[in-house]
Amino acid sequence: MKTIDALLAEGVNGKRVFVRADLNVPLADGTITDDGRIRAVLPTVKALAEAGAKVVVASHLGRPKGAPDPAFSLRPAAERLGELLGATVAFAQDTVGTAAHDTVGGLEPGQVAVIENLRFNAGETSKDDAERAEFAEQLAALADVYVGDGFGAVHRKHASVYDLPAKLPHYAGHLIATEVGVLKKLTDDVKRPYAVVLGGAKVSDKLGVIDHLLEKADRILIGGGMAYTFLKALGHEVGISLLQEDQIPAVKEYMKRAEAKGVEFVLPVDVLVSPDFPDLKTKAPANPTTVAADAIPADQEGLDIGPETRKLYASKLADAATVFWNGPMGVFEHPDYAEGTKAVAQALLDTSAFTVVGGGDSAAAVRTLGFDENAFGHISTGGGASLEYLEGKTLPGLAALEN
Ligand SMILES: Nc1ncnc2c1ncn2[C@@H]1O[C@H](COP(=O)(O)OP(=O)(O)O)[C@@H](O)[C@H]1O
Ligand SMILES: O=C(OP(=O)(O)O)[C@H](O)COP(=O)(O)O
Repeated sequence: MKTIDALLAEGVNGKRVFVRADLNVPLADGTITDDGRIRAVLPTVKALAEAGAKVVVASHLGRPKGAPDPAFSLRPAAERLGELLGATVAFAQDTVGTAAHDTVGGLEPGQVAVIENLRFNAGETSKDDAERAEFAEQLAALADVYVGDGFGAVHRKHASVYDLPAKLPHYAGHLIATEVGVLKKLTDDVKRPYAVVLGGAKVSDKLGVIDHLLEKADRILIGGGMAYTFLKALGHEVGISLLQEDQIPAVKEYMKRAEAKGVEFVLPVDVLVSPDFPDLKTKAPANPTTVAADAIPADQEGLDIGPETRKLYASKLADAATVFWNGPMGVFEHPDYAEGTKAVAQALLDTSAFTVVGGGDSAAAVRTLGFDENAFGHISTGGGASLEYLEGKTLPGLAALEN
């Protein structure tokens, strides 16, 4: 993989450099609640701008449906990028249209522009190779060189991640180089006991990784929205909690295999439940009830792990030598459901283990709940991406940079 250092050595003065970043930051009412992913791409953007490149930053934000949707505009991220750079950052109101061409055409060497959300275009995420290639061709018209630095999206076979690099000279940015360097340690020579904590809401995306983890990890702790598919597989009522019904047979098989292999599988013993999802805007008191994990009322939703589970998970992490954690333990954005995530973050800090936290929301949780991000071994900007990397899968966005 050629890195940005090689590109800088070749020289970029006056060249239009397309930086595929992951600026998929959490937003509340249009305000960025955690800018970690924007800060993570600064070294690449700064280095290119200082070397005289015309820097075109592109990213997805959220999951809009292939058409413009103001709720998912990248404008706030562009503004924050400008604040962090201490420079004006131009913003194009479309991705490959007249606005993008005018904005990029107006850049002077050393200046930076952000183009609008890549996923406002159906071609970005299309499963049809020709449709993706056509959109990649439109993106290629905006640049002379490609730098891949959106680590959080390298597991997506999307036009800007996978098809575009094939059309331009391509290099890996500083963030991708750093992320891959750290995660390699967890695949090559992992120190044991190796504990993995999985939670979050992207359950269907992430359940499959357990298949691989059963071969690698000594202990697997399940929380967040992922826990309820396991509790259901054990025959418990899970009420209106997040549930991946079609995965129940697979989950049963994972638990059987874990037992046979001596991998410890740890599930919540108690959870916080409520009939209503909390109001994340007003943060009005949610007054949850604590119930045993096998006694969730039919009309209620599990929204955090309970106090006994917090203690149990801390004890299971205490003697680990390596911990990988992806996915909050509850709806941490509301203070009534943040304790489980806080307890796991604290448990990671209390061990002498090498700790890696992966995922946009997990990293945001650690920072917004007041933990010092530097106290962890590594905070990865990618959740799904780091899990798939650990699985040993070929990641489209890394393969494209290697070719
Ligand atoms: N029990 C739960 N029910 C619903 N959502 C949950 C639950 N636990 C955690 N979440 C949500 O999961 C989201 C993060 O999930 P995910 O995107 O998979 O993590 P990451 O971005 O770290 O990879 C958070 O917004 C959090 O509110
Ligand atoms: O937030 C992301 O992934 P993550 O939640 O697994 O960390 C990435 O920006 C990828 O987004 P996607 O899962 O909508 O493709």
